[in-house]
Amino acid sequence: MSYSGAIAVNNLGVCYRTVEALRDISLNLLPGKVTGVFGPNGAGKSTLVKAMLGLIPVNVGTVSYDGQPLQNHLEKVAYVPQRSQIDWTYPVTVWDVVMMGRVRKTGWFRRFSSLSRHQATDALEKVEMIEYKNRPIGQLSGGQQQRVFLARSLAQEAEVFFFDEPFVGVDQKTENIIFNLFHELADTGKIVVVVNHDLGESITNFDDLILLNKELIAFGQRQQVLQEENLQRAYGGKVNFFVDR
Ligand SMILES: Nc1ncnc2c1ncn2[C@@H]1O[C@H](COP(=O)(O)OP(=O)(O)OP(=O)(O)O)[C@@H](O)[C@H]1O
Repeated sequence: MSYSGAIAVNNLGVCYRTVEALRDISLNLLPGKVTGVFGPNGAGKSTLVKAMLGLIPVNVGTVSYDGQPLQNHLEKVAYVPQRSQIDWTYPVTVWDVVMMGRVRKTGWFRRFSSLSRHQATDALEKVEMIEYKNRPIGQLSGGQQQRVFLARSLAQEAEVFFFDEPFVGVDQKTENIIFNLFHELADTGKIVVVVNHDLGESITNFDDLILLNKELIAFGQRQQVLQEENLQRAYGGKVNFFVDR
């Protein structure tokens, strides 16, 4: 079934050479939800996001947005990869990074409009990083860098947001800022998908969860997914998780 403004993943399967990373994943992501992607190391969480965006080839299956291949709508997608995937020595300022989010709207080699500058300023204010706008990105802390990349995704004015492990190395204050922004985005009808690994209390910030271990263990409303049986199937053995009532 396809829903208006939704992402539909159908029977997705991914292999890296001989390693099967994902098998038969089917789910629908609806606007207005903050969805967490959970599972043990190597479960295929990052692979799922990359495959949905067409950054890696899929062996089988489809990913559509509003009934069309998602890859035909990448201008509507903002993606913040894991910190380790970004070259932090690249000599650009905070402002440059955020303005990169406006390139698709403006076009390469065109001057940025006052609207673009306004959007970038607004995004940096939202993440409380405006006073750092002239700093080289490499000279910020891990949490500050995450906030700048979040600002870039906000400046992009996307409909669908993917974040891969945005809370690695961030303090509680930054985590709160980021979760509040995720909910603001969802409240305005965006799709927000966040790869995460922390099964502690912060998990209550997600509306829906995708629980993976190569295959889809469970998907849906948070409390329904956070059942001991599902967690054992995903993580094996005894697993400590926040009891969500
Ligand atoms: N480029 C690659 N080439 C070969 N195998 C890969 C590649 N990327 C990932 N894999 C393998 O695919 C599987 C899924 O990896 P993936 O990074 O998607 O897991 P993950 O759930 O995001 O893990 P983590 O929590 O450790 O970040 C793992 O077995 C991994 O070793």
